[in-house]
Amino acid sequence: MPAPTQFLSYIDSHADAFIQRLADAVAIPSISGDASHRKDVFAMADWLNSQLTQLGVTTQLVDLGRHTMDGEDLPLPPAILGRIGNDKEKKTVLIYGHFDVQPANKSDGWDTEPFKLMINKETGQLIGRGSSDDKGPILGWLNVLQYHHENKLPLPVNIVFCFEGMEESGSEGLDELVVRESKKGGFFDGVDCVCISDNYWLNTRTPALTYGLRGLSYYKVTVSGPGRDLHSGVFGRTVHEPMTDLINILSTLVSSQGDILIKGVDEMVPRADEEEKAIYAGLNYNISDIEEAAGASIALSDDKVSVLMGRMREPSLSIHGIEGAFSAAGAKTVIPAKVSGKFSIRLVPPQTPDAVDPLVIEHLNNAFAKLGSKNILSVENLHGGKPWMADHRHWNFEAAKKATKAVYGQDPDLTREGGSIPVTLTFAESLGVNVLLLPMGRGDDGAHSTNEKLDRSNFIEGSKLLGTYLYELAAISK
Ligand SMILES: C[C@H](N)C(=O)N[C@@H](Cc1c[nH]cn1)C(=O)O
Ligand SMILES: [Zn+2]
Ligand SMILES: [Zn+2]
Repeated sequence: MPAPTQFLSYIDSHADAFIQRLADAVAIPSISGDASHRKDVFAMADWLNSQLTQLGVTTQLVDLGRHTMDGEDLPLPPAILGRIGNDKEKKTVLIYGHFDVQPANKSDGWDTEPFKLMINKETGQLIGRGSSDDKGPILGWLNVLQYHHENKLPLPVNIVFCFEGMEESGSEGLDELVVRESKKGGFFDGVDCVCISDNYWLNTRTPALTYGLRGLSYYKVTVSGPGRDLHSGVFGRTVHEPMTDLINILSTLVSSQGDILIKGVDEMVPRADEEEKAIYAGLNYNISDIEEAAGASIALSDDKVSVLMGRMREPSLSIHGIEGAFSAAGAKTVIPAKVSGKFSIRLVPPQTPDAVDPLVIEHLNNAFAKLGSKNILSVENLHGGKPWMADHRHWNFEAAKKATKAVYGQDPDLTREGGSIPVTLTFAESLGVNVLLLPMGRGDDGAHSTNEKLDRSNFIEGSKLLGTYLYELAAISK
């Protein structure tokens, strides 16, 4: 059942209003990882809830309790559960998305204010934090709802929504909710399949369907010693310096070629055979795709298969930052008293945080012991999630393939995503149904980076894709 042509033309003719709604969403700086913005994540939940109810969705805000972040006790933002349609003859799809975003400051190197959507009329880019990750895709679903609501038309399937405001900070509290509501009589009982639009095409040309995500284990390693920050002229070469110890430890984690140096971590993953390598070789991808998205010619290899495997089916270790270090302008001659290095490992099957964490902790303790330092080391695991893989031959994927062909006139790439969406595996396991990732944005959108953007055409055609997928879902046999 193709989507009605009126739906497609409605999306085109309302494009400017949809972009204005995206600007309204981007203007709320719903940064989950920054305690000072917690009220904005709540404001974003209210904004989204009000949009959903105006479009005919029955919603409830679920209190997820409290948590501690950076030593501060904070209320968790609510999850929004919604339902539209309850026709026993129709399939029921669960749609997940997140309304929180990564931090962003103009001073990070943005060309424009990150929370003011910049519409570049020449390039068609909609630039702003969350435009691609994940406010644009969430609003894509709202655009689909709006057509049906305004025209008093029933949706082709029943929809259950689950939106959260903590995805960028480990999805705290959500797993318990999903497990509880997936039980008989729960809010998600009766769901036939799940669709998540929260990742990106591999390149800038080819739409994609995604059947895998890497997991994540995020660590904070702290070295402390002096009772306060010290003058390097007075104390240099007289005391053990926390920053020196930390840099030494961090330098033992990963090679410049990307190999993880923690014994047993890379070794857990089986090598790809020739058949698997052929899948990567067949993808529409060039080294220039990653180099253009990264903004420099810095790929780890000239071999496309090796680069794709690095992103999709191998673990990676990235060092993200150092808290407590001197980082301002100028040349302060300080010895910081306490510094915390932050790094994470992206995990692939069969790795799990439970299997990898002990290896990481042992490695850090050994590396620190070798320094012979009198400082103190402590290690925390901030959050984690398991990797996920789905069967891409399932009817849920078939419906999305048909929708992609109808909207974009081409077959989608079948990809595994390098990023993580921790709740994906929880949906798959607790509901026992297929989960599809249906990305809206392109590989060069710069999610988590400066100048994050969503191309206007991806927002508009992507909204058509989400709606068309629902029609194909209704038509396909289970
Ligand atoms: C792929 C998704 N859009 C995303 O960006 N996920 C984040 C999840 C996360 C976990 N800790 C912090 N953020 C990611 O992959 O980094
Ligand atoms: Zn993200
Ligand atoms: Zn996201």
